[in-house]
Amino acid sequence: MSSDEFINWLKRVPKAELHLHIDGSMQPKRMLSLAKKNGISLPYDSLDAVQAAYAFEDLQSFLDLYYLGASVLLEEDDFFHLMMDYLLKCREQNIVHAEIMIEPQTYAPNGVSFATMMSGFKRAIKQAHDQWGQSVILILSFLRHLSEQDALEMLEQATDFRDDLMAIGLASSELGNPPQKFSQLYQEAARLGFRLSAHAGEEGPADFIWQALKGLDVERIDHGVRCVDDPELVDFLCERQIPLTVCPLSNTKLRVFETMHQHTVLSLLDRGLCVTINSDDPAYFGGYLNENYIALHEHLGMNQAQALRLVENSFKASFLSPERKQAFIKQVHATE
Ligand code: HPA
Ligand SMILES: [Zn+2]
Repeated sequence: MSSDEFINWLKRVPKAELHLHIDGSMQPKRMLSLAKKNGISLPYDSLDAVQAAYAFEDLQSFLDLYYLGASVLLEEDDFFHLMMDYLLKCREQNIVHAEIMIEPQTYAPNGVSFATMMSGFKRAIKQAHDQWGQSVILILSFLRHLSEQDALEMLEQATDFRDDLMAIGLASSELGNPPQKFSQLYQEAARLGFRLSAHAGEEGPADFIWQALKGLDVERIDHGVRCVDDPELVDFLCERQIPLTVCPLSNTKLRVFETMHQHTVLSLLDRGLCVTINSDDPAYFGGYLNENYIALHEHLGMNQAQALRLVENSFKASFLSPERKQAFIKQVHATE
């Protein structure tokens, strides 16, 4: 198979995306038009000015602009459009199943209620499901730079939407905010029947991955790439087949790895870990899911056997039922 044929197959094959922050999918054009509509002033006067600002040094320098961008979201219709823009991208890129992180603590200080946000998101998800069968799971993601008490209050508000939210996650500034800060939150969420995931080992140390696994009892780790610093942890992740949702373009944009050439995701895959490929915040990091796969082919020489395992892992590592996972994996093999 030529490189062009391989890339065409990558684009065509049905895939799942498991690590996507909905606010990180807001394209500059949408952000500027919502800012204008809602009378929010942003320090950008053009699309070029937005693009010029997206040169990040680390996670925090990105998060500052990410929260600024999300401040334009106020009305139900804004949340509908944000979700619909991403779901249309899913259709275009053959992302047949998406597990999407939503972060209500970002909007609450602007007076946006949980119900307003959910109503817009749910309307888009229903439309995409009815029109082309899009499969979506929502993950309630908490902001770790805020207090555990703030998170517990948000979890309480989520009980009205318990059936719409499958899992919880933990995002934002990792350094200085270890997983153990949220042990009560995770205990409470487990009691309520949520599946558990958390960002760990993106900028933070391997020990944060241990804390998330042992202290919070999570079943899936977002990022997790710093596991390579602890061989015992790598063995543990491999033996238990604990999924890592890795985000290559995010990692190079935020300088977790200086170049794509240095990225370790294919070594971890070949070592037998259940790693998956994801876009994290595609509007900020220069590519959606397909561009992440293509970057691995172009910079790390990913072959079709490796890509096939990554795509299978994306379903295997999902929060879908075993039957639905199998049905999707069958569709993957039909494209070989
Ligand atoms: O990569 C990330 N890490 C932590 N928090 C985030 N919120 C959006 N993207 C990220
Ligand atoms: Zn993330």
